[in-house]
Amino acid sequence: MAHVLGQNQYGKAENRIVRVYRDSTRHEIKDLNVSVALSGEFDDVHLTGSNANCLPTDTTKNTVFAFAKEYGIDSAEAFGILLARHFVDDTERGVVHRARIRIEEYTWDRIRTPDDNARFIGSEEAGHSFGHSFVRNGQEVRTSEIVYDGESVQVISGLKDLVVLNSTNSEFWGYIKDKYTTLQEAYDRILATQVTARWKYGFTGRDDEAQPNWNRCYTHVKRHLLEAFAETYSYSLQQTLHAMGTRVLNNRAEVDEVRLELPNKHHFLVDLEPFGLKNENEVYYAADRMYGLIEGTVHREGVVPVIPVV
Ligand SMILES: O=c1[nH]c(=O)c2[nH]c(=O)[nH]c2[nH]1
Repeated sequence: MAHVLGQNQYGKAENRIVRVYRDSTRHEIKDLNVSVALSGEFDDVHLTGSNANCLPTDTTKNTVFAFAKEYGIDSAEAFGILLARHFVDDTERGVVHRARIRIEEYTWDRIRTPDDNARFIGSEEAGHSFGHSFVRNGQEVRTSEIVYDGESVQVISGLKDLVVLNSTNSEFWGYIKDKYTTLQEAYDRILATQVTARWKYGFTGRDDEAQPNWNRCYTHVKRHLLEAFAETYSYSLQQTLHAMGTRVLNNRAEVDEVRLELPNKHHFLVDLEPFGLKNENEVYYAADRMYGLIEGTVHREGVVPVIPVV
């Protein structure tokens, strides 16, 4: 029986890179986790043991770090595009046909001075902060995936681990009931989820097309996701998912597809009757598993969705 070598790719994964900008006493930092995957003319490497076409994973790692110095990191997306184009366009004899760069970005806030902490604690107001001291922002991880095949670039940005909760304005009732149904209908429940979102840009990088303002767009997409979650009076998490995706498409022309994964972080009312207490939707048990998992894509009409369903 003959066997066939199918799709293959390789590169250094999870290059943890911190780039400090020390041009003034007010430093800036970028904290990334960059994974490189190259595919192309690598049959011989797998089949014959010849490494003539193999760009070592070690070199891909070095390139990531060197590019951080040479070009800086304005955004994960722009950095990923630079790397992907380099591997495909500049590698000897054109043996790399496709490069996929995945990046996770961890954001850091500035630590405020004692004076400002006293004045601004608990407020979002900008104040004085140390120029060189940071506290990691625990809200969410920013993600991006850049693929370049020698002709066009595809950019899918996203976020994960963004935990949100509505303490009211959520109902769930009118669902199918069969002999296994025990769920009580809910007319005022907690709705909580940990958002994983990915969105695809229309950008292709062909004909010197200008790049969107990746950082600005990220900030706005996150804002729209949060606002839609907060403003939607929800009859199901599915309905909230649709509202979140729609809100992004309605407000960001650069984006043509949004995919969301929303675990339903169940909050169960605790029975306080044994203690002679009435629970008027005030005391919940926050279960961490099992959980409902609601997933879906919202895309513009005529756009063929490409964000993988995983
Ligand atoms: O928003 C919800 N969608 C469901 O499909 C579902 N199923 C369930 O048990 N609870 C919920 N909640």
